[in-house]
Amino acid sequence: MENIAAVDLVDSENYKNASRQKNKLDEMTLVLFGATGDLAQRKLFPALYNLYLDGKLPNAISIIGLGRTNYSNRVFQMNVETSLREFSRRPVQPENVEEFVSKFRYCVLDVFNEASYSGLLELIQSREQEMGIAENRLFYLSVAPNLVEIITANLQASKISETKGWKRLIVEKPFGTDLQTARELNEKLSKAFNEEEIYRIDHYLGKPMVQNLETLKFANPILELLWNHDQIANVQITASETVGIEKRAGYYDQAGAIRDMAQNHLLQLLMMTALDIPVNLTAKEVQQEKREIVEALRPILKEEASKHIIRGQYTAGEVLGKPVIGYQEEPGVIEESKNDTYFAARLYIETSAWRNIPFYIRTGKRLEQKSTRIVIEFKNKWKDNPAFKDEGINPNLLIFEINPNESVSLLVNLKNPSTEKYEPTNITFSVNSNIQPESYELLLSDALEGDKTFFAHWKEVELSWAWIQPVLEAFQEDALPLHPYSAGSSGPEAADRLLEKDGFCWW
Ligand SMILES: NC(=O)C1=CN([C@@H]2O[C@H](COP(=O)(O)OP(=O)(O)OC[C@H]3O[C@@H](n4cnc5c(N)ncnc54)[C@H](OP(=O)(O)O)[C@@H]3O)[C@@H](O)[C@H]2O)C=CC1
Ligand SMILES: O=C1O[C@H](COP(=O)(O)O)[C@@H](O)[C@H](O)[C@H]1O
Repeated sequence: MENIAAVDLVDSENYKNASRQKNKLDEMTLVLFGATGDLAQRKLFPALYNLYLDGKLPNAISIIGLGRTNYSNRVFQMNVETSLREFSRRPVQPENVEEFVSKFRYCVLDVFNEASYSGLLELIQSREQEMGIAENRLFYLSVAPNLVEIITANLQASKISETKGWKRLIVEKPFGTDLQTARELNEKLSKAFNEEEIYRIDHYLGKPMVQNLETLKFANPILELLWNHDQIANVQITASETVGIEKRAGYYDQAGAIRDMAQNHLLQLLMMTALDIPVNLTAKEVQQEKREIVEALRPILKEEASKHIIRGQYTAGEVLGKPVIGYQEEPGVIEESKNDTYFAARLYIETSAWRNIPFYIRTGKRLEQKSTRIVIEFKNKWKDNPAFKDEGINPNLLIFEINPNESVSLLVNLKNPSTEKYEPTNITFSVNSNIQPESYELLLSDALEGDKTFFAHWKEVELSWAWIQPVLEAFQEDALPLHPYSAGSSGPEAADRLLEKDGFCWW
């Protein structure tokens, strides 16, 4: 396929929908649990720095990092600076990095030690006084999910979460491990924070192209006209990865692709693709529209899961020219593990707009390429027309490349003047990803402003778990085949057959 046009689509500023109200940036304290961890080093500190460079951090912000590791403030600040040098998308600027890291303080705290929270409260208050900032407190829990409950309970018991200003809580995924544990967790969080105050982060919602889906539909009435079952044949959502499980066997061997990617990221992408654009683009209305989509998912019966779901596991192979071991050989994976490293599903949304249009989702580790994309396949009225039988007319496709490249393409059929044959041709608008803010930048910025549009509401999370629960049970009971696929392939052949039965193929 050939690109006949490639232009910069929009700059980062235009990604935010013009009609969404920006809230004022209040002075605040950001309390970061897990400040010595991987996510903080690789994503959160660089995101904060880039927001600072863009003037999107409040002038008066006190950032307090927490962990059990014994750091002084100075060593912690140096670690923050090191992480910027390694991971910031923009180079560190010598003239301002000192000022940036001076906003950080560190407090040694074991989250289970209730008594140590009084030291944290003292530090928060002394910085609030020193910097003259009001009691607005944002708590970011960048820690393993099993610590979330104890932290919120202790924040409440120590009165740290009793503020005269506002309080907000950012919680990382995964939110629970199934429907029941997610409900239990939510109930516990609700004792200290109300729904308005809880920001459930899903970093796929922070990807610029995902945020742009809403804008694309809203700002292009032509697309809105095409966005329904009269015109669309199917929708395909792919999140394929070349990486394996890295050093995360302990977590991944329990979670599998179904919990790690499908329940959250893929279903969120499905909601963002299928939602009706609300009249007002407020967070509340966007979340309501998303909820209506996930609520309308046709339930899958456990007994029928094998008709709609494919699970797979990688065997040894070659990825991007390098030999790699199979899942069973990965350090930390239990013997004869039946864990899924590949997940594909066919879903239906029982609304008037989407009735009987299949949505196919798939994700997997150790596949041939890294690509997150959404493909809308339009109905091909020439498909069964005998006059065009041998002409090879492809269906029109609208393709949103989300990661690592960002582009929107429309696949159209053109006649090659030399061969007189129809050729599929891509009209592509690509975005220069290097100048885009990263997901965590966009999401942190929203949380600082109190904008919840791109965070998951509890109902979305609960309904996603509810849809997936029978499938989890079918997996647990080993009621579905586990298809092996070679590392470096496009996944199990069974996933191709899932679409072939419906007369389609993966794009
Ligand atoms: N890393 C990533 O790319 C991504 C991570 N996430 C999620 O983010 C969260 C954090 O992940 P990640 O940073 O990778 O995890 P790490 O294991 O790298 O870090 C865990 C952090 O928790 C702290 N911690 C652990 N136990 C305690 C305790 N008892 N008291 C106080 N602090 C404690 C550790 O500090 P110390 O050892 O100093 O006590 C460390 O700072 C997880 O929920 C993960 O699922 C989500 C998406 C991507
Ligand atoms: O949340 C997760 O996402 C990553 C993939 O994220 P991406 O931004 O690189 O597409 C995945 O590797 C990881 O297993 C999962 O926990």
